[in-house]
Amino acid sequence: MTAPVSNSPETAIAVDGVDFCYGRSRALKEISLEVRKREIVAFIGPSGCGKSTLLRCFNRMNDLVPGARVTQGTIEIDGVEIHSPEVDPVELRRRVGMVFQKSNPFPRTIYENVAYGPRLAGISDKSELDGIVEKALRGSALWDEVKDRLNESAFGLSGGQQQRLCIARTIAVKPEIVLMDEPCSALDPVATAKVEELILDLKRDYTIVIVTHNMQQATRVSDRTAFFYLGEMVEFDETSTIFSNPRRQETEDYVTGRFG
Ligand SMILES: Nc1ncnc2c1ncn2[C@@H]1O[C@H](COP(=O)(O)OP(=O)(O)OP(=O)(O)O)[C@@H](O)[C@H]1O
Repeated sequence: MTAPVSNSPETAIAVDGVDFCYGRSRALKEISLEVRKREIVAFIGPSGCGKSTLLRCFNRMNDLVPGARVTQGTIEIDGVEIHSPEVDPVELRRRVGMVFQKSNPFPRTIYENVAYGPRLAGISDKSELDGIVEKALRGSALWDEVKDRLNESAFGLSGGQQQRLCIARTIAVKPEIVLMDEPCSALDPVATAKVEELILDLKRDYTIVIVTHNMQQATRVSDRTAFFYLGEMVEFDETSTIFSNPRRQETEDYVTGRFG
C-alpha cells in the first residue's frame, strides 16, 4: 500500500515507495509512510512480514547483510535521502540509534558501557563523561539503581536493567531517533512495565519506532501503528483506530488474534 508522504519539518522519517530485497527475495513491497518527530510508531504483523527489515533500513543496518538492498524508492531522515553520498552510515547510526531484542551490554563496567559511544566521538574529559553517563542513566530510569555500582560489570545487572542500560548507551550519543526491535520480548512483566514507562518518557526528546509482537504493548506505548503482512504495509493509522476500528479485514483478523 502506498500513502501520501508529506515531508514537512515535523517529519522525522519519510519512506516513499520502498522495495527491499535480500538477494532475489523481495522482503518489502512499495512501502510509503511518514513518522513524525517525537511520536512513537509501532510496527506489528506476523513473523517474517518485514517489520525488522524496514526498521533496519532506517539506519542502514541492512548494509551489513551481503546482497541486501533497497531496490527502489527513497528513505529520507530530516529531509535527506539516507543513501545519498553525503550520508556517512556511521554518523547515521549515531543519529538513528537502535535497541535490540536481546540486551547486549559490552563485557565492561556499567559506566564504560555508557561512556563508550561518547568516547568514540572524541570526548575524553572525565567530568564531561561523568555528566553524560549520569544524564543517560537518569534518562533511562536506571541511575538510582546503579549509581553506587558504576564500576561493576554490566553483566551483574538483571535482564531488565541490562536492557535499560542498552537504552542509556543508545541515548548517550544524543540520537534523534531510537529504533527498538522487540525490546521487551526477553523481559518479565515487571521489567517490561519499566521499559514501557521509559519509552513513554523518552518520547519527550526522541522519535521512536518500535517493533512488537505484543498487541497490548503497541496499544500502551504507541501513537500510531502500522500493520504489515507479507512485505506490504496493509494499514497505518492512529493506534486506537488500528485496534478498535481498522479499515482492512486483514488488520482486524490480526489484531483480534485470528491469525499470526
Ligand atoms: N539476513 C537475511 N537474509 C535473507 N533473508 C532475510 C534476512 N533477514 C530477513 N530475511 C527474510 O526477510 C523477510 C522479512 O523478515 P523480517 O525479519 O524483516 O520480518 P519480521 O516481520 O521482523 O519477522 P519477526 O517478527 O519474526 O522478527 C522474511 O522472509 C525473512 O526470512
